[in-house]
Amino acid sequence: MNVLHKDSYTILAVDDAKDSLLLLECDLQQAGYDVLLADSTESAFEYLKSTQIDLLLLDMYMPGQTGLSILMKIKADSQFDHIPIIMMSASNDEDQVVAALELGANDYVNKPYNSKILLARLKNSLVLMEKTIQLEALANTDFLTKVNNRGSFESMVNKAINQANREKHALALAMFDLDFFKKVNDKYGHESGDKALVEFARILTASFRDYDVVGRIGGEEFAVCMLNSTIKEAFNACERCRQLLMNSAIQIEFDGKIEEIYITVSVGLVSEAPPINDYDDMLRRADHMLYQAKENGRNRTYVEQSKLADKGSKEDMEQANSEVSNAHQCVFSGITYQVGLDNVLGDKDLFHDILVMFYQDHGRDIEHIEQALRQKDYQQAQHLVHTLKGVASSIGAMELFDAAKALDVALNDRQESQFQTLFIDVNSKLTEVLSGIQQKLANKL
Ligand SMILES: Nc1nc2c(ncn2[C@@H]2O[C@H](COP(=O)(O)OP(=O)(O)OP(=O)(O)O)[C@@H](O)[C@H]2O)c(=O)[nH]1
Repeated sequence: MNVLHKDSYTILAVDDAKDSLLLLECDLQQAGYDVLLADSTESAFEYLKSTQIDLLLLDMYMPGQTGLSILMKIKADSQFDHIPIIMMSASNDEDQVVAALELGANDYVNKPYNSKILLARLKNSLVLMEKTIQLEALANTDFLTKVNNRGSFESMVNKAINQANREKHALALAMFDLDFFKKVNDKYGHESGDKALVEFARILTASFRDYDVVGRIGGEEFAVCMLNSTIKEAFNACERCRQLLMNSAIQIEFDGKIEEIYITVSVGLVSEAPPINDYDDMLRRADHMLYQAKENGRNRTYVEQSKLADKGSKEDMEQANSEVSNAHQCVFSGITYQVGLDNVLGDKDLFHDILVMFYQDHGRDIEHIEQALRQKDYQQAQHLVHTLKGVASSIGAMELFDAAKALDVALNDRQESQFQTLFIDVNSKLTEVLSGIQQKLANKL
């Protein structure tokens, strides 16, 4: 059975004979359709441009232009070429009918028409159009993350390149690759890895404008094409996405419990002003920048300097690259500097003071936790571990955070058999963080 999905459909009927139009309007409205009437080519195109039309009933013979030439014009315009068209004519000129069908008309109905047959054919055309749209969406969409798949991304970027060359505006292309993603799969399983990919695609889509093109171009590789953006705007959008991901807890099920994990992404960004070469060239260059972002420590955006679309921003971008590098060079033993810095809104002095306080306040935590465990004072042990967990997260010591969290949970559930192993893990992570802070404070960070 043919089923339609929308609540209402808009049919545009085009005929120079006003009485035919009124008859059509009456029959179509009775069948529940919204109807628009056009008695000239001009008004037909006005409706096409201004209104969402679901199907066109087009008279074969119109003064000035034949129905066939209007049909050709509509089919040549990609914004209308998905609209099903049913030709109508009082003449039985077989050649004209064949020509209309060959030009892309979906069906043909003789005038005077039988309203039951017209409505049945019209419904068939609408159902076919909906199925075609669904199939196209399926063929173009990545099944897991629902963003464009590689093929669809490439064809949309090629269209964007043509548009940018025509309208003389720049285009930016960014490649995103999740960091150490294999570890996520290895530790939590492929299904959790899939969940993380879906979450990243959501964050990625939310970080860019509706008309930017987002795609999944490989397993854990994504790309975004930004139309008419300055390099600075493009860079800011990539950074917004990178930081949002870094600070987003992704909930996954592991060992029958809900765990929160954090992942990061590296980004390679290029931009180009017209004439833009081609998609493959831009993608290759973005991939090269991505490789550099990975090589220089991951979780950062690297911008290609040599071909910047807006030369005025060259200095901005050089500075951005070096700021990113400087910040990340300070990823030291167990602390992701940028995470800690972001937690104090980039205030480096404040972050420095917080590290000093951490060192003073938690330097003897291991001793105290060990003592509480030995004395089976689990309340005190949990208090210490819980506090350590919170502070570890605020300074960006994420591995220490994970270790303290695991011991906190075990203490809460009084799972004594796990205390020893989890305590050893907290001990090693905290020792690493403390010695890292000690060294960095000696070097004045
Ligand atoms: N869960 C899941 N994993 C995928 C999918 N596609 C690719 N991967 C995994 O992504 C991981 C990519 O690993 P690598 O290429 O070694 O890179 P990485 O571990 O992310 O390390 P770097 O890129 O160097 O930071 C592999 O474990 C793939 O199995 C997918 O659709 N689902």
